[in-house]
Amino acid sequence: MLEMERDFDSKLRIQSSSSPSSSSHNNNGNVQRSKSFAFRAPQENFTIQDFELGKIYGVGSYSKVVRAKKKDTGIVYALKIMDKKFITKENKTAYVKLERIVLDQLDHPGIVRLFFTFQDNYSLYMALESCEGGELFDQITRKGRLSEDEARFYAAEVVDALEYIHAMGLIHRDIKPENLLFTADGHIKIADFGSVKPMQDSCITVLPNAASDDKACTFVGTAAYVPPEVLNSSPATFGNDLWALGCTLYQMLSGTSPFKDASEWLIFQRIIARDLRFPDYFSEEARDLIDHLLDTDPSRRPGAGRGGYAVLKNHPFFEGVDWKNLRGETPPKLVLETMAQSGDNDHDPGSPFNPTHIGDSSMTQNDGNVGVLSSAEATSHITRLASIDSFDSKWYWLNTFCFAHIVCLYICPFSAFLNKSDSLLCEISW
Ligand SMILES: Nc1ncnc2c1ncn2[C@@H]1O[C@H](COP(=O)(O)OP(=O)(O)OP(=O)(O)O)[C@@H](O)[C@H]1O
Repeated sequence: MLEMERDFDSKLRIQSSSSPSSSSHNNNGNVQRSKSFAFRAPQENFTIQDFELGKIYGVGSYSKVVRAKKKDTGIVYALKIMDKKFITKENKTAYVKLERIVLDQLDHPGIVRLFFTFQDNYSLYMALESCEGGELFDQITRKGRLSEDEARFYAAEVVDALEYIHAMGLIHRDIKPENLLFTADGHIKIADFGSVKPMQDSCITVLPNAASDDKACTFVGTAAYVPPEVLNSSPATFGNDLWALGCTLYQMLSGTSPFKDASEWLIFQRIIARDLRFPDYFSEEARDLIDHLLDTDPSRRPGAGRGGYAVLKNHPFFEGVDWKNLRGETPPKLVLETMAQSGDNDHDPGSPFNPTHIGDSSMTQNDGNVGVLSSAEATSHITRLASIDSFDSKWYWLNTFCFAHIVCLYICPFSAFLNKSDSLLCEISW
């Protein structure tokens, strides 16, 4: 176990030899930043015992997020817990590091803040701003569908945050209702930067060899929200997020994502064919905006073209939105989770998260499993994982769809994706 820890730490450690703020040119003439710098969110020496653990907020493909109150300060965080062994095995180290370093540099009210990180023998921990209002996905589920006023408010807050993310030269690549979280008072924040891609001219500092898939045909994101050009192996653009925004707005207004179908394969077929049908009750403005956001040409999506975000913000659907004072407005009322909806006690705010799930040496489970929920656990804790819209199987469907794509004679250098794990392991400290 110690050997495993040493190995993992060596992959996370920053290169002490890199000079501050230095930069060099690679073979292509592109600037490769190789700064060593102080993180805004410090690496602390805390342990999991410093926190009082509450309910599980959610389970992702390589993490679980738990409500955690720091015992000495009383401050509540959303603790994103990632199992080192699992991350290493799944070659996700570079993505985890990229999420950490990107979140560290983002500062916007519409983006979940990272406060500090720490680690133990088994797990990495990110202390995130706690979004007590839950996911947009759950609000849509509880309400059936949202009114246009509600959807307009939420979409505007997402547009505002996306404008900032894109201005920073980042593509989020996993915009969807599960990653749009509510503060206790009902404002939206974008979470989960585990699929983020910095563009060449990004003002975000990324260390050499951080997760970069420039050369590979990488499909990241979630099936129902992925744009057609990604399925056709085109490079990622800001338009990816705008397509996902269109899908999310459609889902807010209708209750389901626009290309929903019985399997991921069928979803992909519908996306490629742009098999898009609007319910009768959509207003002309909503229909027009979604229709344009779901343009097959990414550069024609409002927000992506020459006019920039002004085109998107001036769309008639957003008429009346006070873009300068979004966070000062009173948001729509959230529908709270009832005991009946929660389904089990682990979702009850009063019922604490079982600390034996966490991979600290003092908390290892009897069966030796550390840090990662088994599929049975995930199913029982998070029933929404069973539905297609929320079945976040990004790493599963990469394989499924690539196979199908090859059958359809699309060319996909997928092997590059599979082979890149080692070269992705840049060295940053946690
Ligand atoms: N700051 C937060 N406050 C409250 N809940 C959160 C927070 N961050 C994440 N969650 C919950 O935890 C879930 C999983 O988190 P996240 O999406 O970051 O994990 P992941 O492993 O990166 O997942 P994915 O499979 O989407 O990549 C979210 O969908 C959300 O429900």
